[in-house]
Amino acid sequence: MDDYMMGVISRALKITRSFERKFYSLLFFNVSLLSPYTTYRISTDVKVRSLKSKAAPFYSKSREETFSKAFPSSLFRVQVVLLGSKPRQTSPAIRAESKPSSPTSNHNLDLRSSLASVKILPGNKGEPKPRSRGLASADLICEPKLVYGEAGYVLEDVPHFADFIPSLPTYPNPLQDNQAYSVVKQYFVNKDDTVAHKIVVHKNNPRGTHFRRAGPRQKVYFQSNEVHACIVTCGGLCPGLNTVIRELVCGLSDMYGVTKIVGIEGGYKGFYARNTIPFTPKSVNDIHKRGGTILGTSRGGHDTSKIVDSILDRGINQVYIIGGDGTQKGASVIFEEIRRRGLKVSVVGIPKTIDNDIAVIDKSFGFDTAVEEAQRAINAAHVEAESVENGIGVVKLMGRYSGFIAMYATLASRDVDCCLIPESPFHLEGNGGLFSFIEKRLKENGHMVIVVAEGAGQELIAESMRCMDQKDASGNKLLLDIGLWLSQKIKDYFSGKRKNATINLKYIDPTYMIRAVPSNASDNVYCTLLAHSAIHGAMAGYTGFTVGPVNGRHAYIPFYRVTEKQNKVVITDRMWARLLSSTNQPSFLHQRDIEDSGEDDKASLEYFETDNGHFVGEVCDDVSSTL
Ligand SMILES: Nc1ncnc2c1ncn2[C@@H]1O[C@H](COP(=O)(O)OP(=O)(O)OP(=O)(O)O)[C@@H](O)[C@H]1O
Ligand SMILES: O=P(O)(O)OC[C@H]1O[C@](O)(CO)[C@@H](O)[C@@H]1O
Ligand SMILES: [Mg+2]
Repeated sequence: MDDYMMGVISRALKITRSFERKFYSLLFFNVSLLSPYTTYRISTDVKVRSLKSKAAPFYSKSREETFSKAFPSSLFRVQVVLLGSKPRQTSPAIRAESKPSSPTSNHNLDLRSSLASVKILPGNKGEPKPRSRGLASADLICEPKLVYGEAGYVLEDVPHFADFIPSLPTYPNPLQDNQAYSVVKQYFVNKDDTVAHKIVVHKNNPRGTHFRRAGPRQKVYFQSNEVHACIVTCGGLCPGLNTVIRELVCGLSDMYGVTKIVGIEGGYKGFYARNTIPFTPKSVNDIHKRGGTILGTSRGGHDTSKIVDSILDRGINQVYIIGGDGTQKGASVIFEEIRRRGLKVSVVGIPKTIDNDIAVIDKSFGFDTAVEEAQRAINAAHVEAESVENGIGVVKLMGRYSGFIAMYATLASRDVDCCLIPESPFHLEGNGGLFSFIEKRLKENGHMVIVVAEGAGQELIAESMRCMDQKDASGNKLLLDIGLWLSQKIKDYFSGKRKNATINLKYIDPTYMIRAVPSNASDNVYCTLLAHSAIHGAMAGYTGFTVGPVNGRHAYIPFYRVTEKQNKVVITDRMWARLLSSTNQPSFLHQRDIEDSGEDDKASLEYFETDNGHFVGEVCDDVSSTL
């Protein structure tokens, strides 16, 4: 064995031994070095072999050649066999990187022969630091499946059946014989196509994070008559839910000839507490014209093993889960349990949230419809306010933690004088406060409109009412009604002894009316694309992913990416500045807020920081910063 191989092996040994010494804490640190779908145990004996070989350790020259050809020159990988004579009962299951060149080698969950893929960067420097998500050890199972390329290219890939089920047969994609699709040139996406997470780049920047491009593949892992798909909707309502259901049913049927499709009623708990509803293209034909979800929905009630048992009992092998961040977390644990049981069942998430707070994707379905529908309420508030002396219209819009609906509705309307969102704390009294701004605007215009996102000013209400934190069945914080509270505070201020001014305030709360409408035309088309991307991914054997557009291209995104943080309006960003300049409202910003917002940016950059000070990743998932 030459010096080079000796170096690789000794570094592998060092890493492996460090697991022995300090297993849990080092797993956090080294988790991106580990292979997918492998159960790790503390080892007492270590051998090293090449990725291509399942059998013999690599000590020969020929092994070395295979090994270095398969991967970029800047990155070396070896497999380390951990042989434990007495496996620990409580060791966590962990997965990280895929090994596309030997997909079947890591399905083996037998602890005594499990394989770990260890990436070793030259000198062990420049390894990406794993994102610290403050997760419990059970969450480690969601670690990234990373593939590195030249020039700082990173693919954050999604799981595939081949990662954990060996020798599955594949079939030609039936789309090639489909009358509509067969005429499309290059209809199938290239298997290596990926979508860049950040599209604005600099000359010397590393290429950064990419996701697998969504779309039909030449080979599929299901025969049409073998597919038994189910659809479930969870969390709050959102315009477009029925459209996604319709497009999943019609897409599966029209593109892949699938006939067995059922709906799960009433959210996650419906898996184990309700009967299924059979779907056909005919039965869902008109549902996109209705608001809500024909399946019903719920919060809470996620019982992973009962859900997976039900999937198994019913013979379901494709699970389409439509819902927000909580739902995607639920989908992720369902996927993990399915993978743990070694089942050929795809779990696909379709992101839904009217609040547009799902990370990575450009925008969530129903958001455009909500912004459009909000115009009606803002118009009404404006008409009422300008018809009377000192008229004030207050409109509350949805947005639990993120003020996107309020921000976009304000920018679209131009009748709004002040927009309050959760991301921008505000104060009422004193110089630069809301009350003095209202006074000023009434003096200038004789009327004004205030849009307030439901999650805004929660700390102010809690302070003045000394309320306790209350949660819904899913654990989401129940909000106090900022619209009512603010309206009362404004009335109190103007009727106070000192002011005694007459104002005419009308409060409009259209939140649930907005959420319950059917999706508009552009959301309908968007829902179709989401559903189709989801179907193509499942048919191609991908699983454990969420679909969505990233810079305009649909991609398969690992669950952890959309659940690890929420999209928020960045108040030091250009879009919020546009809003401030259109309303002329006070920014309510202190220097401290600006600095804090910078700190957040730094925190999200940390993972990608490289030795030369360049960043391989993204600053934050801010939809507002796309322009
Ligand atoms: N961490 C989690 N693990 C497993 N299941 C979860 C988790 N968080 C939420 N869920 C489940 O996901 C479902 C929906 O969650 P939630 O009520 O938070 O709505 P959501 O999907 O976030 O949608 P939205 O907030 O947009 O209305 C619930 O059934 C809940 O039990
Ligand atoms: O449907 P519920 O339980 O009333 O919850 C309402 C919440 O759901 C959302 O519509 C989506 O999360 C939020 O905007 C809102 O705060
Ligand atoms: Mg949510």
